Amino acid sequence: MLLAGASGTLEVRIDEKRFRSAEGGAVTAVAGLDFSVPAGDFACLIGPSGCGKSTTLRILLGLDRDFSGHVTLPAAGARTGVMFQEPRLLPWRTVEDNVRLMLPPARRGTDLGPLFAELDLAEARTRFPQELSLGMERRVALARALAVEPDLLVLDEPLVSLDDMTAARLRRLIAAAAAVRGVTVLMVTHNVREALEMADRLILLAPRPTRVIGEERLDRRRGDRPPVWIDSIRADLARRYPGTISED
Ligand SMILES: Nc1ncnc2c1ncn2[C@@H]1O[C@H](COP(=O)(O)OP(=O)(O)OP(=O)(O)O)[C@@H](O)[C@H]1O
Repeated sequence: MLLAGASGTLEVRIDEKRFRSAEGGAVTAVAGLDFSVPAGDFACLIGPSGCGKSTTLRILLGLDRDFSGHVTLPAAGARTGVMFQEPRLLPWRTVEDNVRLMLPPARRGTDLGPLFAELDLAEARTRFPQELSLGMERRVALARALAVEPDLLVLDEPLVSLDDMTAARLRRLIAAAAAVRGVTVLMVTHNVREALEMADRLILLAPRPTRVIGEERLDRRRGDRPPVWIDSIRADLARRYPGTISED
């Protein structure tokens, strides 16, 4: 069940989510998962491969309603911007059209200039997706997610497969865009260092069937988190959550 909250907090409670396996049996992907993200917080969901992260995102996005539990979105009529791992741009549309198509008809004429400038896409507006590098495609996907002026931004592994420099640039753009808008963010990542650089809170997940095994609030200011701090927190988390965070 998807509810609209008044508190501004995203609340996710998935009592159980099962899939039918190829052999006809049942696979329980999620069991007793419960977390909330206060308004304006940047939260990262971290869990081992195959534990149920994408399943959880699909449920909270309303793409899968076959589960027991409930999801309360941050507000009545909350707008959600989504960025998947695959940019999923329409190849026959320009960059600008790909972004504009996300807008409700009444807002289709909005000036998108400031958004393209913010994400360093001004030059790319008239290009087609096949002319873009993967880093640019991801920036267009981010523009599309931000164009709806979301109350909630959901990011599924947005930095995976990018080279270090491109990932670092996109990381900064995402963090800055989230901060300036004060939007609530839920990001799935495998990369604990990335999460430690960007997030206000980490939500640690168990292997399948997944549930929350710990939450960590990161009080150190974003932008003032040197590598040595990130490495020490990461090592501490690996000790405390061995099935979820590896040592290296
Ligand atoms: N449509 C489906 N039918 C059957 N089983 C499924 C289906 N979708 C997911 N599963 C199973 O549910 C479990 C959780 O999958 P999910 O994709 O949510 O994991 P994940 O944590 O996002 O994985 P990864 O980190 O590899 O992206 C897996 O064991 C997967 O095989």
